[in-house]
Amino acid sequence: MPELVFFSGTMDCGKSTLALQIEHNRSARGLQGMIFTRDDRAGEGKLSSRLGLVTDAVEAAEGFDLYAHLVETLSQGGRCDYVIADEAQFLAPEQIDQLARVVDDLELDVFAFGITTDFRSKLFPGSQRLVELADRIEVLQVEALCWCGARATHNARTVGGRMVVEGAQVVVGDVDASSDIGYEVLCRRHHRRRMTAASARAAALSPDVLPVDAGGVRGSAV
Ligand SMILES: Nc1ncnc2c1ncn2[C@@H]1O[C@H](COP(=O)(O)OP(=O)(O)O)[C@@H](O)[C@H]1O
Ligand SMILES: Cc1cn([C@H]2C[C@H](O)[C@@H](COP(=O)(O)O)O2)c(=O)[nH]c1=O
Repeated sequence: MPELVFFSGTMDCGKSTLALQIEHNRSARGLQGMIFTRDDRAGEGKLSSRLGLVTDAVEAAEGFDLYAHLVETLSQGGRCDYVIADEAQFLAPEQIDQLARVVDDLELDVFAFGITTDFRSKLFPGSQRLVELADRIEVLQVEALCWCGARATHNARTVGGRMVVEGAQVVVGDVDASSDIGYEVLCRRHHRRRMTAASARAAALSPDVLPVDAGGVRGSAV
């Protein structure tokens, strides 16, 4: 029975890597996939992983009909055995409905990958629709970690290392510290307290802060 599967997790937990692995394993067995993406960091029409792998993909921009694209491909004699959609949080709810229709009417497996919540811990509309429609939701098993060592469950947007809570929902970016506007994955506790690695470091160095005992950051009051 074909399925719509939503592989979800924070940024940097290996979603695109898994998408590329699924693609590799299936194409190695002679299957032909259709790969969609939207606003990948590597540029238009690319699906990229931080492990360095990248593949071409169809850019599912605003207004693009994923179901119609597949029907047209098939009606022109093209082949498609399964569908991958990366950065699915950026898709509009109606585009997620189109993916569900691909499963139900074209009887193809659809593997969608995306973050569930934005920097304010609010659902992206595309992710909300996936939660509503998916046959299965899989949370990635490789844990991204907060600076404190706990499992990271939330995405923070940072400006100069400080977490911000104002701004557009969509700003393409990365978790490396090289750009002024970036992202950092945090546990809920530190997301709620807006405590990034940089602000925790600054607080630890501040003379206003009482010394932390030998228990380290996990045992501290942050
Ligand atoms: N230099 C590295 N060596 C080993 N693993 C790495 C390296 N850089 C990144 N990774 C792995 O890649 C993961 C990010 O993969 P990616 O598919 O780009 O994530 P996502 O699509 O979820 O944002 C990291 O969580 C880490 O496990
Ligand atoms: C939290 C958050 C993220 N984004 C962007 C940043 C990246 O370009 C992608 C996530 O990609 P990844 O492969 O999962 O790392 O989403 C955004 O636009 N808005 C946000 O709130």
